Amino acid sequence: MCTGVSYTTRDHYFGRNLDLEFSYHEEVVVTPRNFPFRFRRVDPLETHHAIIGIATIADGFPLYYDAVNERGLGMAGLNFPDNADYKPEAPGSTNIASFEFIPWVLGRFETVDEVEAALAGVTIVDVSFSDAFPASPLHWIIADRSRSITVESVREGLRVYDNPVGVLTNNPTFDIQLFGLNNYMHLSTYPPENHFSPELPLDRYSRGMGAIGLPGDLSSSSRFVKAAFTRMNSVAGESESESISQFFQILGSVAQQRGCVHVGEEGKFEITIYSSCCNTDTGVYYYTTYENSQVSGVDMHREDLDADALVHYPLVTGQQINMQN
Ligand SMILES: C[C@H](CCC(=O)NCCS(=O)(=O)O)[C@H]1CC[C@H]2[C@@H]3[C@H](O)C[C@@H]4C[C@H](O)CC[C@]4(C)[C@H]3C[C@H](O)[C@]12C
Repeated sequence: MCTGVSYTTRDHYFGRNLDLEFSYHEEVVVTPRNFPFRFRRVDPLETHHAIIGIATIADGFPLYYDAVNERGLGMAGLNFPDNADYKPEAPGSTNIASFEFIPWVLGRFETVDEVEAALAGVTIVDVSFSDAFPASPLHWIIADRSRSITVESVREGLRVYDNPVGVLTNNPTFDIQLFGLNNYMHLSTYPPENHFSPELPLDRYSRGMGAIGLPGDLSSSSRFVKAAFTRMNSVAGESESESISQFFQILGSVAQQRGCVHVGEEGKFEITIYSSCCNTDTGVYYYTTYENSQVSGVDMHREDLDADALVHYPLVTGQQINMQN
């Protein structure tokens, strides 16, 4: 399972938890403007916006999991098993493979409005990158500082939803996830009133009781509610430190601890492999990993963004402990 979040303080921040039981050797990858994106079914993008994010590089191509471009647009792919339905090539349509979707969007567009308009002519086609990397069943959150959308290629076609909570997890489809929030409208950050019975002397014996009923399990629908509640009620200062701390706290509210989610095979568990938070205004990509709670960062603007070769940084994964004596 995974969770993606978009959040704006003074700057706009975009990131995700990547929850999985193994790694595909992902790295922080900067794609400069003149790296040629060669697509399978549409014309190449020889020059485009520069991009930073986490990707697996395969045969020289950045297979992005989540990324941000130099214009402040962010996009992440999250698992969407059994619902994602990629199509045969459609004549007259812009036919994009799922693994090309992030570079195609972030390479070309600056705002969610622009992306939304362009999606009317797009088909996500059922093409694998290679035998080693078959097409993954994904759906996507795309966000700028003022709005987010969710894009799902399902049996009925390409669905684009306004995403007013700025959160995406996994199944079920996004319309059902949003509808599910109706069940939680009574949750509050304030202490509860006794509506149960005036005849009972009920006691507010603890802080936080207004949100009793907020799901705490790690299923995707529960994480959606938990992350949406945390994100919608989140209060953060405007500084970079306060903003990224708050962002990682939001993601931490739905992180997965080793041992809590069996994946079927004995002894294998899903964990939050990394959490990311990219300042889309400055192009700095921050992340933590399961065993490294120290925030690491890569600044895209410290690279030559007019170059034509990928730049990649392996994730810093070991715990960094600041001994004080
Ligand atoms: C599985 C990842 C999403 C995390 C998630 O939701 N996990 C839950 C798994 S489960 O439901 O509980 O089984 C997704 C996010 C990005 C995906 C990767 C990116 O799309 C980049 C390439 C794309 C290639 O087509 C497949 C390999 C791949 C390297 C993908 C592997 C995998 O599907 C990733 C890593």
